[in-house]
Amino acid sequence: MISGIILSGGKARRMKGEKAFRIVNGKYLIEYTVNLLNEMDIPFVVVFKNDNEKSENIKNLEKDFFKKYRQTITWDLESNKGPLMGILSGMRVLNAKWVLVLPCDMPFINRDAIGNLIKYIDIAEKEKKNCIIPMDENGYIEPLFSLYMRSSLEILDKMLKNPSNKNLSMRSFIEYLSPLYVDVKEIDKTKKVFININTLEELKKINSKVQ
Ligand SMILES: Nc1nc2c(ncn2[C@@H]2O[C@H](COP(=O)(O)OP(=O)(O)OP(=O)(O)O)[C@@H](O)[C@H]2O)c(=O)[nH]1
Ligand SMILES: [Mg+2]
Repeated sequence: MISGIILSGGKARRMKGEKAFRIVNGKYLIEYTVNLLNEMDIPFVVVFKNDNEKSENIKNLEKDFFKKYRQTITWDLESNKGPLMGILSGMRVLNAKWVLVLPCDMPFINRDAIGNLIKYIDIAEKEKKNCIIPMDENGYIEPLFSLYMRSSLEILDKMLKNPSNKNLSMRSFIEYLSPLYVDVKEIDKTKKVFININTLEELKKINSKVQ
């Protein structure tokens, strides 16, 4: 019923490139999410960025990654469109009813947090909601740690096909959906799980903290 999308594209400008394959305590950053989904038996697709702008080194890392994990990998259908294009590209190759969208840069990701999110599926279905989004007390949302019904692909498709639509933010996508918002503390009391790594300084710091 659930499949995952691990978003691994983007420019990673703040990190000077290639976030997914940065090393965090002996593992690639992306492997924290990959290993967890494997452990939880949630099939997933990894969506990397579009090919033509990538170094040979990264292409090889992607190939090695595929060989090691034997999970589906794919690439953004169009480049430089942001995470929505990643989600669209991932949803296209999945057929689960619910899609768990995750980033590649959350090394504190854990089973409890994912389990807590998944628990809301029943409520969402009863209330006819088509996505489940963690939100904090200030209204800050975590749309890249969220569940979406695969049927929202149609809306996404329309949004991305419309050339006059310049706003391709996660928020604008969610405006077209019927979200079930969940308090971030119901997902992780400490909120630590939502820490994501954006800069080389953060990478350095985290290297001494992640076990
Ligand atoms: N497939 C795909 N994933 C993306 C894209 N943009 C961002 N992501 C992913 O979304 C997650 C959060 O992205 P950001 O932290 O904003 O990463 P970023 O945009 O690459 O980094 P900055 O340029 O520093 O903002 C990460 O897992 C990225 O890999 C995209 O265009 N395509
Ligand atoms: Mg970004």
